[in-house]
Amino acid sequence: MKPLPFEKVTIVMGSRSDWSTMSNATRPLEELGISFATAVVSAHRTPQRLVDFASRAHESGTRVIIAGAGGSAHLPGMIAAISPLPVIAVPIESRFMTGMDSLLSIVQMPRGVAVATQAVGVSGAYNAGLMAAQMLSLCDDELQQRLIAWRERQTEQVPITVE
Ligand SMILES: Nc1c(C(=O)O)ncn1[C@@H]1O[C@H](COP(=O)(O)O)[C@@H](O)[C@H]1O
Repeated sequence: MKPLPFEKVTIVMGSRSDWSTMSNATRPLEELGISFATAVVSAHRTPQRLVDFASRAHESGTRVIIAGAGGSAHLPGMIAAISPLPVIAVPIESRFMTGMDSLLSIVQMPRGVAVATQAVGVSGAYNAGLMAAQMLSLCDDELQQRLIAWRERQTEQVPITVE
């Protein structure tokens, strides 16, 4: 088995089938020059990998975890139950309930275990990457300046006219 990958931001997902959504989390990270790693980790299908990952991440250089899962989406909450790191969650748009099942599974955490849940689907994944960058910028003034410039570019790209 390949070793678990760790980077400043580590993005995990319950299945390879989540990658088409979760790849969007990498876009703001790439644009802002933040290193990230990706892996498939499932609370249901690979429980031991989940425990290994969540218990080692904070000692392995990771500062923020992004976790995407669909359907019965226990992955983000289980990681948050084990790891001291902030966990940003992405509810994957599921086949049968268009992501409502994923959203409710993820968002309704019991008191004492916190998960930062984003919107369902690709925009949620994108914003998860952005949120991770903003968290890292709290202790990195240079990154904060890059974020400010990035936001100004985004604003400039929104045309004022409707045609
Ligand atoms: N929600 C979870 C977990 C988990 O929470 O640990 N592990 C896999 N899955 C989800 O099952 C869905 C279907 O997976 P498959 O496409 O592999 O059948 C995926 O969206 C995955 O996130």
